[in-house]
Amino acid sequence: MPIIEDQLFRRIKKQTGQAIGDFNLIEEGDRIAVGISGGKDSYTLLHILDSLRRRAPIRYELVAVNVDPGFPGYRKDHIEAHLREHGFTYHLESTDCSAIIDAKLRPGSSYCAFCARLRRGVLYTVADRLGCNKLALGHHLDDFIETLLLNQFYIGTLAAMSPRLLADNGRHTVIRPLVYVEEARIVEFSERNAFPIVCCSCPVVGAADQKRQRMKQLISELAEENPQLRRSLIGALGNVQPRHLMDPRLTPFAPLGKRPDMV
Ligand SMILES: Nc1ncnc2c1ncn2[C@@H]1O[C@H](COP(=O)(O)OP(=O)(O)OP(=O)(O)O)[C@@H](O)[C@H]1O
Repeated sequence: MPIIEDQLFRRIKKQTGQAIGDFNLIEEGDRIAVGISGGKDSYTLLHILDSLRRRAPIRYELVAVNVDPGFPGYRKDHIEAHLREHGFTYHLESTDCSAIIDAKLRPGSSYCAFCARLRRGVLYTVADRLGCNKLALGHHLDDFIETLLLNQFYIGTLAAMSPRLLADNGRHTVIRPLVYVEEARIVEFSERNAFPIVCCSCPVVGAADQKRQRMKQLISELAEENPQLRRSLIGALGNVQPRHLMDPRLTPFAPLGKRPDMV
């Protein structure tokens, strides 16, 4: 079934194009690995990037990459059928992440966070092998602002995510082109196009991250009073006023010689 190119599609495409321009996410000659989990966000990302690519003034390539974490029952065949039906170039990577987690997860550590780190490592390796210089992930506006609040409420730091980040290995650039797209629009888009959603089938699936759920709920409640709330929070990430913060690495409070390294 072809993608429905209605107003919702055009809106998501426009917001994605805006982010690509604002943060210089895509450049001439890029070969981009698009991480496809089988979830709504990454299917949306792939279809929108592909549509933008067809009309783009620059040339870039997309390769959909799925990492099979190795949990029994993971329906990667559904993902593959969708990628094939829509004519995407794709690669499916089988892994034994599940066995590694069972063997190495330390008591008290987060199952999902450990799994995500392993998957990210595999994505970098596969991107290298496929000659991709960038890795696109499906994080959207709500992921950014929930992370911003989580970090403030529970970690004590003012940080969220970057739409464009050079990976620690110094080789790959991670891009998040859906930064301006609200999750609710992605849910609608995914349902309207009947994307074949595949769950990771891990042992803790369904045990949602309680703190993130709490942030989601809080944002939804406050957004009822202030419909601009999400836009305001995402805007705040691009409008930092260091003089009105209290990080000594940003503002030289102490006399010279006693100052911490500036960032
Ligand atoms: N198994 C996987 N294979 C390839 N890429 C993945 C995989 N899991 C996650 N990703 C990438 O990392 C992004 C963030 O992953 P996360 O687990 O937070 O998923 P999510 O927010 O539920 O998104 P989605 O709806 O795409 O699953 C995804 O949007 C996708 O681009």
